[in-house]
Amino acid sequence: MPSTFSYNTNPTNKDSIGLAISSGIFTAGAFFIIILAIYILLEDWILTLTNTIQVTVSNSTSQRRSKLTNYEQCTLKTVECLLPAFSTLFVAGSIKEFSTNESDYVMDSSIAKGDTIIKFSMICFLCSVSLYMLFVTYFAVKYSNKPIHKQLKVLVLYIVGALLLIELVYGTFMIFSPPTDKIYKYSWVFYLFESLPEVLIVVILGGVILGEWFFEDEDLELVDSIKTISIGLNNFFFKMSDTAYSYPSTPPPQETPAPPPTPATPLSSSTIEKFTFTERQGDLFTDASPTDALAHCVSQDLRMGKGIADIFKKKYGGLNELKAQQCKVGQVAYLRRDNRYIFYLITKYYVYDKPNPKDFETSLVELRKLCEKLGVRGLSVPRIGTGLDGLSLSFVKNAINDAFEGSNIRVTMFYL
Ligand SMILES: Nc1ncnc2c1ncn2[C@@H]1O[C@H](COP(=O)(O)OP(=O)(O)OC[C@H]2O[C@H](OP(=O)(O)O)[C@H](O)[C@@H]2O)[C@@H](O)[C@H]1O
Repeated sequence: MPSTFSYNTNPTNKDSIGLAISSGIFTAGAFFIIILAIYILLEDWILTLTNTIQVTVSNSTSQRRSKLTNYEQCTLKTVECLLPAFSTLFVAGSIKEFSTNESDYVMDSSIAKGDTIIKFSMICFLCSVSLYMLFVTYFAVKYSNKPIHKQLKVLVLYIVGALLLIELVYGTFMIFSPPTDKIYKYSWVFYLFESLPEVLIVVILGGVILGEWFFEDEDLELVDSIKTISIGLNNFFFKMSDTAYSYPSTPPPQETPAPPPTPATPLSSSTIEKFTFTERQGDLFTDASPTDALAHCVSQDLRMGKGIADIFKKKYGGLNELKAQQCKVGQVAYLRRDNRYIFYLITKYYVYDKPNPKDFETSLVELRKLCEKLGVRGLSVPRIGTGLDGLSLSFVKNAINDAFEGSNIRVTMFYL
């Protein structure tokens, strides 16, 4: 971003007038681009927060909707749409201040007007970035399950905003200070220092937008699926709360399309299956009946970093579908893959936690309810909770018996 020109010294020759005006235009343009970029980044980040997306799962499709209030969205959009106006004002002020060749009196009042316009637009830029910092805090607190100090992305957003604020505060000081002010003695410090925030902002934003290291793949997919309109004026009409994204609940084309779940047909008394619970040595993924549903335990953050959860993640993917279901501890998320249901019992908050036995039991009861709702008759599980989660096998077996007693579901527990 070109260095901020000291707008109180009015150049006299044509070249320096041209330089002053072009510096004003570059400065205004650079501020507009960088501030719009951090707002776009903010908006995309908001969509990846845990509680900003609502999913409604109907029989054939799942819909994702943003849960932001209209007020929140209008505020975000208004700031974004005002940015071009601030830049236009800055350029108009530069031109007004430096391109008059009227009589002294007319020139003085035109310079004063141009100067006022530039000062006003600088204040507007300053307010938009200050608002950005408030937005980051507000959305991080309101729409995320994690404490704000544990959200690395919030730190990145703050750093970007802070660098821009330094830039704008310095520029505002320069614009408001009279030419005799001692700040001009240190302007070389600012010019030197000023390039640092610019370089850092470009590196961070560049890395974030180009390198996309800011968002994980599934976040990008989630944002794209909700944000059906790209950057630009049409962004103005982008209504996150009205945009429902429907994605088929059947698996992507490369997988066998999942037929609708077979409704639980009433079985004749002779064929009603009773609840059975058997243990079998074998590999869950190769030895379980292909028509059995599978179930395992995960944390609410769906990291699935190790153990059998990692195998499930690699084998069935669907992280985005699972995230979109917004399940909490004690609930069960699920996918439909290879004509079977894959259940994810949310037994703890974070990957580094250990499940609370009560939550474990609750998730098993939820699993049973879901099996009955979806007409699942056969369910195969590993020794859930007994490995990384450290629960005792006897507790887990008792919990399964208690949860499924009285059902007509056949439960098989595989062990290696
Ligand atoms: N192919 C296979 N067939 C049959 N049995 C198999 C098998 N592969 C492994 N087993 C056995 O199945 C038991 C449980 O296997 P695990 O220890 O992984 O699961 P768990 O339920 O205790 O723990 C879940 C948390 O682990 C992760 O958390 P992280 O993100 O990694 O930190 C998740 O996210 C959860 O939150 C162990 O006896 C394994 O020997």
